[in-house]
Amino acid sequence: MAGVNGEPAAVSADDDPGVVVDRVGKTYDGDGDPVRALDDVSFSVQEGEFVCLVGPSGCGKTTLFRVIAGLADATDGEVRLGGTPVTGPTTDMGVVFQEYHLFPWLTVEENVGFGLERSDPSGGAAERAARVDEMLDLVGLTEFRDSYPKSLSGGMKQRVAIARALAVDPHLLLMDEPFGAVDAQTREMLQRELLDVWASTGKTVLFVTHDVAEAVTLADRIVVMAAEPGRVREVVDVDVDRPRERGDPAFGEHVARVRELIGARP
Ligand SMILES: Nc1ncnc2c1ncn2[C@@H]1O[C@H](COP(=O)(O)OP(=O)(O)OP(=O)(O)O)[C@@H](O)[C@H]1O
Repeated sequence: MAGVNGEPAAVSADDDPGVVVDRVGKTYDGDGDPVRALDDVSFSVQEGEFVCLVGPSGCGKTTLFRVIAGLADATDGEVRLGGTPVTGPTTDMGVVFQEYHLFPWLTVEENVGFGLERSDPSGGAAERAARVDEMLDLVGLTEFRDSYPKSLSGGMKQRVAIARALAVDPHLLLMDEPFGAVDAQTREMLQRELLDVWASTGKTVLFVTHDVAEAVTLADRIVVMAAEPGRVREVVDVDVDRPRERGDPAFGEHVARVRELIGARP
């Protein structure tokens, strides 16, 4: 299969405006023995690229996600977004979690607009309203703008979360198992919708999943991690034309390759 890199991408201080994960390590104190959750993790996501991160349980996906999002400190190395080191949560990153994290007391419209006021308090109300309208249209929720989260399906809640993350026009959309809590049919629909959103906005996306078929459906490249300690095993180019069909032999070959990498011994 063509296009598979044997080594993690080399990174340097002059990388492009996307995301650079540069020799990131993380050691937890643990209950006695320290736990090396991440070791020398390096890869980059080019601007406008869609990269998925997969790996076996315990390989450090959640830890790496938290470091990239600025929610946890790395023990070694750093993450740069647009050339600037990430030192804490930033509005330059739109973060979407598996649990929707919507505010139950706010309507769909208010949830989507929530970050706008905080990121640009001086911006005009009319501008903010127009941006919310645009985002609701993007995710197909205009007619549910006055609904509260409790009356929405899981798929709709996740669309609200995506619209909210994109509303502030972040550099990066960072997603942690965002479709893990919905049924298989809704999941495939959300995958298609996310690809449409990605195509129309040109956003850089880093998407963590443990579902290999999902990664092959979505990604330009897949960063495959190995465990103990968490590290990059290989970066796989997904050279399959979009829209991708699961029945396509090339799709199956990529799924098999990534599964083999995840299952392989160190
Ligand atoms: N707060 C913590 N204290 C000590 N060890 C931790 C802590 N959080 C995670 N670890 C350990 O770090 C390693 C990586 O954990 P992490 O949750 O990041 O992996 P993961 O790939 O997200 O796992 P999963 O897919 O099962 O959710 C594991 O060995 C885990 O036990």
